[in-house]
Amino acid sequence: MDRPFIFINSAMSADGKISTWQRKQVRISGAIDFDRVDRLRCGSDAIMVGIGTVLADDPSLTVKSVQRKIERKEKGFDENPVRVIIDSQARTPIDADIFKKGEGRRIVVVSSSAPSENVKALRRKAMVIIAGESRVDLPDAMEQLYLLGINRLMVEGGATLNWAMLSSGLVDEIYTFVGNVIIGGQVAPTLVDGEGFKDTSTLPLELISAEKIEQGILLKWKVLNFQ
Ligand SMILES: NC(=O)C1=CN([C@@H]2O[C@H](COP(=O)(O)OP(=O)(O)OC[C@H]3O[C@@H](n4cnc5c(N)ncnc54)[C@H](OP(=O)(O)O)[C@@H]3O)[C@@H](O)[C@H]2O)C=CC1
Ligand SMILES: Nc1nc(O)c(N)c(N[C@@H]2O[C@H](COP(=O)(O)O)[C@@H](O)[C@H]2O)n1
Repeated sequence: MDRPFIFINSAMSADGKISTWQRKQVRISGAIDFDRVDRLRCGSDAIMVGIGTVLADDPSLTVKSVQRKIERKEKGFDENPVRVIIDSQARTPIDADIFKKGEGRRIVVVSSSAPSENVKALRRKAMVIIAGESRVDLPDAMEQLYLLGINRLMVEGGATLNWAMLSSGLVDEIYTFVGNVIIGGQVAPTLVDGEGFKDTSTLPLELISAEKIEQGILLKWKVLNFQ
């Protein structure tokens, strides 16, 4: 199957949480890491999140640096990479910041069971593509994104989408900034949630690098997907 190069980027607390038990966004990293994330966004063809993240955080997923936006324009790209939402039932609010902020294309990936009135409303804001019957079929979605010209895809969470992508063998690398805070909470989302692997199965990783940034550490991992 042809698909883009796919990496996850996430900020997590020292105890592995990516937000609070109420799914409220918290500041985990500082200015230097936010700038690193901005550089990653700028260098990607698309940035993808799950509907859970849209509903919890209402992110814009835009490139923030004016200079980087100019550089993208000079290369003939939109200021922002394509913004992609994985949303089986087309629940994305039509006034979401992803639609309101910044120029560039938006794609909502829905399943064929998404209510048609929701899909119709979203088509006024974004390109809507269909993959899967009751839930978005991620391998199919990745192939469709590739055919639309997306070669480098950045996944910005959340926990459920990270699991689904990793457990489907769709992730090449993971970048985690581990910040100097504890969030705690049994139900607070972690880097990877979902149902977890069966028995003692695990997904092996290879460490690419570990770099201290301010009071945290940036870990880069290669995912050793099973062939
Ligand atoms: N610190 C950080 O770097 C980041 C933190 N976050 C945090 O993560 C949390 C959100 O994570 P979470 O609630 O897990 O939501 P996600 O963003 O992971 O979205 C999950 C949803 O995606 C939809 N989906 C569609 N197809 C699939 C599929 N094949 N497999 C799995 N899911 C699918 C499902 O909804 P449906 O069935 O309706 O389609 C599912 O509930 C927030 O609290 C946010 O603050 C988010 C991003 C970055
Ligand atoms: N890298 C990083 N560090 C933190 O400390 C964070 N809290 C996050 N959060 C995620 O970034 C998204 C916001 O994007 P926009 O600023 O709206 O473009 C959002 O989804 C957060 O969960 N990331």
